[in-house]
Amino acid sequence: MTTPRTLFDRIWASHAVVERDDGYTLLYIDRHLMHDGSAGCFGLLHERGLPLRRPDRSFGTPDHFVASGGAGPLEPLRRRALEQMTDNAARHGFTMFDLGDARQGIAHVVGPEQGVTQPGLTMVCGDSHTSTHGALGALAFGIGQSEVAHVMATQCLWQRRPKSMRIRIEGRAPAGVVAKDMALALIARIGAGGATGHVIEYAGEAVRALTIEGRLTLCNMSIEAGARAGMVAPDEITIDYLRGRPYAPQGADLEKAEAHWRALVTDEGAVFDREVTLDAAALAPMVTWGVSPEDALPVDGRIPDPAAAADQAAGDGMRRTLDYMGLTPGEAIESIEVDRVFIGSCTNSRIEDLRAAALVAKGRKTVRPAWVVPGSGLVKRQAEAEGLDAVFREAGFEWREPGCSMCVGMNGDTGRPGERIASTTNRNFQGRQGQGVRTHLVSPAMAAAAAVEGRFTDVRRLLA
Ligand SMILES: CC(C)[C@H](C(=O)O)[C@@H](O)C(=O)O
Ligand code: SF4
Repeated sequence: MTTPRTLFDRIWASHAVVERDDGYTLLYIDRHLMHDGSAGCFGLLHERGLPLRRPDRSFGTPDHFVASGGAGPLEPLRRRALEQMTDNAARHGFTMFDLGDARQGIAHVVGPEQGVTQPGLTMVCGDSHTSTHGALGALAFGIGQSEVAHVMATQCLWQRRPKSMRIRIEGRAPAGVVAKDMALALIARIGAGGATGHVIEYAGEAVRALTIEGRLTLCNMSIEAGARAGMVAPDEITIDYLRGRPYAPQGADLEKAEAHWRALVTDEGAVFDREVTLDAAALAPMVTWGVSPEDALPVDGRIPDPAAAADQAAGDGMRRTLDYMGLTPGEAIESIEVDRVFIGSCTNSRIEDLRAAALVAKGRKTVRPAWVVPGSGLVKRQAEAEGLDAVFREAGFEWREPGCSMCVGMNGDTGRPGERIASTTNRNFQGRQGQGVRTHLVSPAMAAAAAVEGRFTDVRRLLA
């Protein structure tokens, strides 16, 4: 009998070109995604006079530097990065979803949307949130600049084999509890370093019940638990999602691919280095209160007291966090007022995210500045076809252009010092959304609720 294998084992084994004695494996890379930040690595290729090894397996789209307020003037550095990417697409012949093309958007939204992301593939991008693509059963991870250049030149990458971890989310999530809440509750439980060095496979009834969009959110945040990658084994939901997507296999190829995808499972009895189980029924909408994604609480929670911390160092750290965040121990999450709301990012800017936010916004009025930044031009178009833009606009939200925008502010979209932002993004680090800005991570519906109430509000009350 053969040893039971995990989904990860299968993909790793089928892509290993060489295994070295020192623990490194040369992996074949099926897809390389580029954004306007990582495409700068072409410089490293040009220095050596090398061609792009596989333009047909390379895809790019600008996202970090693009203006979200329409065709505003970009300052020279960002403009040059965007122009260079366009030039490199022409010079090397990779597929580029450029500005002005409705397919342009955040790389991690565009890949799945176009069917570039597929089960069983290895995928890399010079971006930490590449873990997102694992939602379709791909092994996808972020890489550094020299690694990007290595992939450009060779279509291969040296990697140490990561450890494996299975996270089962069992039972059914209550109404109003979504993938974002699962991700935050999980990170609160295992810690921001809880999955360091591991590839996570998400399993269990609540994960199976998620749509692809929910799985994308969940896998997106794997990196915030320290994981190398996150993945969900492909199933009928995955196959339905991929059917008809432009870069997915078609016709007879699709039939062959489907048979292959269905075999991408974790065998009964396969052993993981670590297993964690979460009960979905016990979850609530989550809000972060600190400067790490692990600082997350159910919306009915209260700000923790540093005096009750495990030790002196933890207490001191918590005091510094609360000082930065402008919060007091014991304060109820629902009493915290927000200054601004941001709905967007590769975590939560897909059509289902916008629908969930619009459901809350409908017939209400924002009492704070609130932005909606769709993840791609196609998401924007779809939302407009459904009238969601009108719902948002009538409620007072700003309806903006696709890109990373205020998730990281690399395009200049930042909050003001001291501002408190309810944000559907994945990182609440100090200064992430602008110097001195206080970020609270929430789901799209919770963000919309904060926009219309001016404070964190259990969205389940608004939807009741
Ligand atoms: C700019 C980019 C390399 C960075 C990342 O690696 O994730 C960004 O996307 C982020 O989310 O912080
Ligand atoms: S949306 Fe945010 S997290 Fe995602 S790639 Fe852009 S900056 Fe990074």
